[in-house]
Amino acid sequence: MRVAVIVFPGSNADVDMFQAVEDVMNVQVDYIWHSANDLSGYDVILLPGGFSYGDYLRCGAVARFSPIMEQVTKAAEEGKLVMGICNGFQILTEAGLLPGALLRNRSLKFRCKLTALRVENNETAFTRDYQAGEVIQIPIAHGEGNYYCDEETLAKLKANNQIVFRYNGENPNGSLEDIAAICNEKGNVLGMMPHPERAVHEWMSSADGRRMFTSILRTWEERNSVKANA
Ligand SMILES: NC(=O)CC[C@H](N)C(=O)O
Repeated sequence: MRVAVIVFPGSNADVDMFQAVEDVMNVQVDYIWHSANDLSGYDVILLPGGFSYGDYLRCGAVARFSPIMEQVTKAAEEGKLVMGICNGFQILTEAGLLPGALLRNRSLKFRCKLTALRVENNETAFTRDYQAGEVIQIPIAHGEGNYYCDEETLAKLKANNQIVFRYNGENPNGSLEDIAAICNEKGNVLGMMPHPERAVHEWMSSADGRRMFTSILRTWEERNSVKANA
């Protein structure tokens, strides 16, 4: 299994993501610069947090035109697992791979703290190692994490069980219905504002993010053994 961590000009959580993959999944992981145009050798594509292109225009609005995004779209269409964290989530919505948008935090302040999340959907490739309804601790660090979508989109998200995590208790950014993470209809693309890669060891205040990486690994192993046995 090979994992790609996409690096945009201004990414800053790429190293954390790389390290989390190495520590928890123990698989091959490479940094891929945003101007690359081939992801065919990768099984899992991770878009890390940061301030791509200085957050100019809107967070992610410029990065979504990076050459690599055509390959990320192709990978998503092929059913590969694609996960965007924080700025990665913003880029995925800007690219149209996930519905809705991330607006300025309602407080208009950058928020950096540990948040409580409730697991709404533990049947995704990214969350299967959690219990439904479980409350976990994952840190946030963003100024534009206020998830918004129109009513029709929200109804669809609910009908398809695409809301994956909600903030539990305090909503740190004003997001619609406390949404912290969503996936696409097929369930192979996930975006979330909190940073699971910054919660993979007890010394980080929480190790609750580990199970996102173990979930991805288990999903891939199962898919692969199905292929091998076919
Ligand atoms: N940590 C991040 O990825 C930050 C995302 C974005 N730059 C924001 O402030 O909302």
